[in-house]
Amino acid sequence: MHAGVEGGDEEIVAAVVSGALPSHHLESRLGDCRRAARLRREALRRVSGRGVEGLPFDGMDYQAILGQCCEMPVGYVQVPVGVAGPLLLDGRQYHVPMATTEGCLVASVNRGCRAIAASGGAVSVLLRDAMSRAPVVKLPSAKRAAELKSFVEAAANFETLASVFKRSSRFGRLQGIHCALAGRNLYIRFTCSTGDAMGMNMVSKGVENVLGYLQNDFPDMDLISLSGNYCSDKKPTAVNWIEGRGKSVVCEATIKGGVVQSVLKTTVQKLVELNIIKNLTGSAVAGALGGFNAHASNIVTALFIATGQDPAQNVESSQCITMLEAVNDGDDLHISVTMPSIEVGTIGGGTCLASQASCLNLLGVRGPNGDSPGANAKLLATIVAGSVLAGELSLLGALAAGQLVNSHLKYNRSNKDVASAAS
Ligand SMILES: CC(C)(COP(=O)([O-])OP(=O)([O-])OC[C@H]1O[C@@H](n2cnc3c(N)ncnc32)[C@H](O)[C@@H]1OP(=O)([O-])[O-])[C@@H](O)C(=O)NCCC(=O)NCCSC(=O)C[C@@](C)(O)CC(=O)[O-]
Ligand SMILES: NC(=O)C1=CN([C@@H]2O[C@H](COP(=O)(O)OP(=O)(O)OC[C@H]3O[C@@H](n4cnc5c(N)ncnc54)[C@H](OP(=O)(O)O)[C@@H]3O)[C@@H](O)[C@H]2O)C=CC1
Repeated sequence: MHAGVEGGDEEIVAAVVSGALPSHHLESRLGDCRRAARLRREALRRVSGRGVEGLPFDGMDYQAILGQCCEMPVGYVQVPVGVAGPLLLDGRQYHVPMATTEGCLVASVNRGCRAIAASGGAVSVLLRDAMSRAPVVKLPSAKRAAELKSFVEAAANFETLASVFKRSSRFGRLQGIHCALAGRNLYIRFTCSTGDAMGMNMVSKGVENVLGYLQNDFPDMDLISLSGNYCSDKKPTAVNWIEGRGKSVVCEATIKGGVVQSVLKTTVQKLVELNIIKNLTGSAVAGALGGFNAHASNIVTALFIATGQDPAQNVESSQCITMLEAVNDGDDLHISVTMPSIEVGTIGGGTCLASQASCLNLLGVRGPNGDSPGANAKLLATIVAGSVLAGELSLLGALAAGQLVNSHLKYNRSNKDVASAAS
């Protein structure tokens, strides 16, 4: 018997190991999520012949993840959380939690925050709030597909479709429908506001309602897939880059020339030239799709993991164009990041877990906003953009000053490794 497995558990572990009891039935069979995870872990050890001692077990609420976050849990992975800031954004200060294993990243964003604060702060504007889902349906002919396109895009039909859409949610509200046609296949891109939720479950339910309704007038409509990839979820696409998905945010700051020198160790002119040649021209040469930035995804992903966002949505959420200009007779630097597809929520998904909720709490955006539904998620999106602005400033500064490699050797490689490589 292995440590941690008591007499009564042995029979259950043996049943899982033999295949008599499917591992994914453990929770419903035992009615105790923690015990189920513990026995699954022991069965895994026996079946695989490998230990997972380094994978922590205690400290996770196995009840909370049931039916919400993860199936067949056996533990969790530790990702350190650092805090950058304060980020001075729209007149308020934020301490930004970042979950990362890339040494140097938090230091870099912290430096960017310092440059922003020393220059009076950053300002953000939320341009749009619209999550999308685009099913694909097939019709008997391209002509018939075009008829359906005209029907769903007709202004006269919008109110009816919007009221059908909202039947399944108190917060999901249809904003628009835009179609693309490929032969007799029609891709119907529904966009909607989703309150404080990121909204993928919500929008998908609303779309199902509408498709059911459309079937009355278009019985020859064949639903191929609720997602036809024109949404586009978790893939880099032009449609998100141009139309936006989730929250579209622009964030800007004017960094004083003196701060560029003292905090970023470079000059306004060098930064502007670097941005043109690297972020704009270099990305064009590379054929980038929304990747006209230095490392937006570094900051987006670290914030997403810390605050319980769907990490796979870092793909489109990181689409960003960074613009730099010399202003005030060339003395100061204007920097902006424009991010059309920041997909975040403060309720739903991993936001319910204690550690992630705690990071949301640090930012003052935990859970639903009772007074103004949607306000917490919108604020979180602006904080993501503000943090990206800080990261862009600092990394561009490091590259312009030739600091990148040295700074990473200092913070991103243990001293032991550096010493052994040098010997
Ligand atoms: C490491 C720094 C910040 C040093 O930068 P520095 O200017 O030498 O540091 P400093 O000691 O003069 O301090 C300046 C400020 O930086 C901050 N700072 C300084 N040190 C720390 C620290 N330990 N922890 C927290 N904050 C720190 C802090 O705000 C400090 O101000 P203070 O508070 O002292 O008045 C700088 O060299 C840097 O930003 N390097 C760039 C690192 C970076 O951005 N890495 C990101 C990942 S690179 C990557 O993954 C993407 C890439 C590169 O492949 C993308 C591409 O293709 O471009
Ligand atoms: N289904 C899919 O295709 C995909 C799903 N996902 C996953 O979907 C999950 C997120 O889905 P999402 O729809 O965001 O979340 P949820 O499915 O958790 O829906 C949010 C819930 O919170 C309720 N709610 C209470 N207060 C608010 C408020 N202020 N604002 C908004 N909702 C509120 C909603 O009520 P009400 O019921 O009235 O709406 C709803 O029940 C994540 O786990 C993600 O990984 C990711 C990609 C694709």
